[in-house]
Amino acid sequence: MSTFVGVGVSPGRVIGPVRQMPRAVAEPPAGERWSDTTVDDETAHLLAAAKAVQAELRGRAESATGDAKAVLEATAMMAADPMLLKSANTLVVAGTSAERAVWEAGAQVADMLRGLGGYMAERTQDVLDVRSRIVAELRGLPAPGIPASETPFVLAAEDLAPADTATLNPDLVLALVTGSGGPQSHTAILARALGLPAVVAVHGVDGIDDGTEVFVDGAAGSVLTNPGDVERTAAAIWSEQSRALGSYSGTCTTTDGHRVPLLANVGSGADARKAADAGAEGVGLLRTEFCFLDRDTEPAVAEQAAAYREVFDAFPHGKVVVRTLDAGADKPLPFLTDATEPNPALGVRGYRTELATPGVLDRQLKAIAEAADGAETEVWVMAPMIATADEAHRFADSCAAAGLQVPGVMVEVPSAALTAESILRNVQFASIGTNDLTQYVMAADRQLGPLAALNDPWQPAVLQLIKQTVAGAAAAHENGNKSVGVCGEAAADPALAVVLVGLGVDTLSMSARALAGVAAVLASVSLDEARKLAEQALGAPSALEARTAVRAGLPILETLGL
Ligand SMILES: C=C(OP(=O)(O)O)C(=O)O
Ligand SMILES: [Mg+2]
Repeated sequence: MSTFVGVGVSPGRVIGPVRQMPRAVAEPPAGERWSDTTVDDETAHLLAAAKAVQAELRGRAESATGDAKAVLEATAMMAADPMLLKSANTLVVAGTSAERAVWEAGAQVADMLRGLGGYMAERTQDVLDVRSRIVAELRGLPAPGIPASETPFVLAAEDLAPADTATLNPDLVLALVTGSGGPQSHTAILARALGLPAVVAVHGVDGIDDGTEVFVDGAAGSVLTNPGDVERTAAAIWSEQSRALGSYSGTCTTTDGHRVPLLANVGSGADARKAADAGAEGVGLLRTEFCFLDRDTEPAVAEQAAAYREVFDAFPHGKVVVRTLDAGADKPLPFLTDATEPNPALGVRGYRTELATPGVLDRQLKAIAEAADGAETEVWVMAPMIATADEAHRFADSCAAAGLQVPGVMVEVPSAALTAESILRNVQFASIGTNDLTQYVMAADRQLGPLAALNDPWQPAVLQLIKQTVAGAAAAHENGNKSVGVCGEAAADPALAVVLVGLGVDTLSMSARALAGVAAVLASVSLDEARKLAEQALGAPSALEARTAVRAGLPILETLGL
């Protein structure tokens, strides 16, 4: 038995065989030519590889559903695209190796699609995916992306990109284990959204052979090979506990009747429908950039309005907080962000893109207003990465010009927490983004595994900034009630959720999977007890001591296996 230690980012204990995600396919060397073969054989080799890729993708599409099916079908079609194969063939006839030929032909087709814009530009990623698959097939290597499997497995990878998520089938993937990534990385957010146990920043994960049985403990942050009886019992208990936790009733109240609206973080209409089914009272964070990842061009107003309307329709009587595009750093959008910035997390991202690319924000606000027109949903709009009261003021003006009544800001830059009072005099609400707030106040890149201990929302500095934001909102109250929510991943940690409520946060927004656990734990304390636990957390000298002290005061966590 060997133990691998990492950072637990999504709780749960499971046992299953490992499947390694193949590494990205390396580019065949420029100028590579075929030799020791004939042009007919090289051409036949190319066509056979393209056919094999198509057959494999078609086979997977047949057994897939929803988004994954659509992605697989589109990619399967691209594998036999006559333009791709014809251009590759022309290069092979001129002496280029089949691998290099399909690589260059793929780039040409991708450029052409990009130039056409709109729907065609969205196919760029499919062509690039297909060319990698054909090259892997020609080299006799496993296909890139999430491995195909008919039986459940523990997915091991260096890291997951947002684009991998469409083909990740949560019925087959038991847990995620990655070599890099931090607690707020995409892998972590995805794992919590899907309710999958996950451990990130695991050193040596790439050395675990395919098929090795492992025990993953997503709370402890450990991965054990060849588990024994103790681990089997722990996994069986976890599976029973998660069944017992059941689902969220739709109302969250402390023992003394203090209501805490629990909302969901979503990135699409499909997510929003799932969140509504899971009992969420509304959407506390619509990550609009998730509707348009992989897009090279700005989506048209009508297209945006249709995407937002789908989300509103999932909550006809609830509230939806739409966040304007948060492009940049971990969420690049080629039509808004500059990929060559030396320091993207501190660069032109979030609301700041309005300075570099004016107009996109106003068109997005127009689309939100169009989508809200005729919907009964209560639509709130907030800007990401607000750092000054002046930015808040300008954003509120832009919202007013678009006819949007409830402007707000995300508090995720320390300066916004420190000046919350003057910022909130300009807008009606704040939503604390603890993922970025932690990264910025601790000066620790949220994507980096080795910095995971710094990147912890239990850090005293983060708790102080949350307290300060709540105090700022209270001080700005004379300009109308200012609601403060938390939509970062901190809200999904049931123990920290109690602290947040104790600090005076009004609403919590999280992935739909976390709702039941957070509601159950909040229902076990009174508001006064939550305040006392918050005091204890604030008084602790370290993240670890804050977490330990609060967890000790919440015995229900152990009972529920949270
Ligand atoms: C909710 C947040 O936004 P994102 O994770 O999308 O940056 C945050 O920063 O906490
Ligand atoms: Mg953020």
